[in-house]
Amino acid sequence: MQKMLVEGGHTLNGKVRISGAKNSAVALLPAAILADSDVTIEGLPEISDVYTLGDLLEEIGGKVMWNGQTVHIDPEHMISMPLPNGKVKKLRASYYFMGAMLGKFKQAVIGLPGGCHLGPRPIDQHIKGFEALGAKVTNEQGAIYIRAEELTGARIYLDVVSVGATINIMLAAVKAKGKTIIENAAKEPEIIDVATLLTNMGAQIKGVGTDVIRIEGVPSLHGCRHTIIPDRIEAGTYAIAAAAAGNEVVIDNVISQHLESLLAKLREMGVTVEEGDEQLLIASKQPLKSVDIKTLVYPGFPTDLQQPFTTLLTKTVNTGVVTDTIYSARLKHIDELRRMNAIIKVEGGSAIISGPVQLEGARVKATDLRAGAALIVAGLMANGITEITGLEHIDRGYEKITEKLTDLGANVWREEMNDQEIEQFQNS
Ligand SMILES: CC(=O)N[C@H]1[C@@H](OP(=O)(O)OP(=O)(O)OC[C@H]2O[C@@H](n3ccc(=O)[nH]c3=O)[C@H](O)[C@@H]2O)O[C@H](CO)[C@@H](O)[C@@H]1O
Ligand SMILES: C=C(OP(=O)(O)O)C(=O)O
Repeated sequence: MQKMLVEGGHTLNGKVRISGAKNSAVALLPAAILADSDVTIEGLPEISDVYTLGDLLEEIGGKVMWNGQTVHIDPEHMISMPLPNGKVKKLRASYYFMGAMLGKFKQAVIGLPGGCHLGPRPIDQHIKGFEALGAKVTNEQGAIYIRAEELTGARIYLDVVSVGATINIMLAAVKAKGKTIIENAAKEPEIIDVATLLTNMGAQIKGVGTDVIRIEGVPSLHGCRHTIIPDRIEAGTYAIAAAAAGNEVVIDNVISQHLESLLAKLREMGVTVEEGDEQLLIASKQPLKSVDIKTLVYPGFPTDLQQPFTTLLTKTVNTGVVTDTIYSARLKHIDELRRMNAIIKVEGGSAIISGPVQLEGARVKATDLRAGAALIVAGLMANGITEITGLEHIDRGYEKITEKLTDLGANVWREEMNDQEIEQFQNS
């Protein structure tokens, strides 16, 4: 087991290249189940969530061949194998096997998904969608059993705007008989990416990127080649790190329109943001002004950037308020930031961050993926050395983060933990 050490006080400069989007990748891989022939996906991020999903595709009989960031998936021998336990528990996105296997085999048995602990992560809207398409869904001892005689298109209104439910219903509906209309659909770029893959496979989908998606079912889908979009959350994390501890940082391979809500807030704080062709320049000036943020569905401020942004607010003049309306309990990073000297009050679901304070290096624990990112940014800003444990969360979503930060001039490295440290970590 490893820990990450971050020595603060090294100014970030230079260029960082962004990887493929985790939150697209985790849906694109299960979507390949729906094809009758080989699917090739290029530009995948080299992160553990991607490899876990690759293993799950193999468990159901898929042939999965990796070549760096490209994967070839041969679905010919896939079967509707139950996946009640094991790797499905490692990540949230295993729930996309429900929609994809239902769409392909008209049945699926999948354990309840894992993923970051952000408070309750219900899947009632996914189930509502599957049922509307004609499936019977039961929960038996922690596994979801989904079966349909036939899938028939339906009109489905989502009671909450959900990325997961929108994608899962699309996966289940692309081969259903007739027309499916998803109303109050989510509009995230990752949904458009998944719809692009499905369309390249022969699906008929209209309206993605709006809140009404129309799908005309087709009898079969074929293989295709697809290149993933860049990861807006990884790009946003580096933009925040650059604002917090950088001089001039160029973020390469980014679609800046996907980050408008973050970029607007950075500009409001006094950070210089220049948008180029697939690049962003972030130049940080001191002192930064505080701002308030409220996370919202796309194109609002992303919940996945809330935690690292909280860290940035520790260095701004005055008080900033962070409210996560998507996952109100996504606040576990705050106790760890407090260990580093941050002054943060939690009141009525909002975090109130007083600044500016000088963060101090400490031993802290990443409790989830973006909490990990928040602590790394804090380490870059802090005096002395910050030791971060819980790296398995960070490795679920950030490709080569130690190397990328080192290339930008940070002093970041990993070390094996000794037995005493492992015991302390396990008991904490
Ligand atoms: C809208 C939004 O910002 N979604 C984010 C959410 O996606 P994720 O797919 O986890 O969450 P959803 O978009 O599905 O859920 C949005 C909201 O709807 C609720 N909900 C969802 C499904 C359901 O069946 N019932 C229900 O009540 C959730 O509890 C949440 O409050 O976390 C991901 C990982 O951090 C992010 O990448 C997504 O951008
Ligand atoms: C919380 C996240 O991931 P997951 O939903 O896969 O747990 C995230 O990407 O920030």
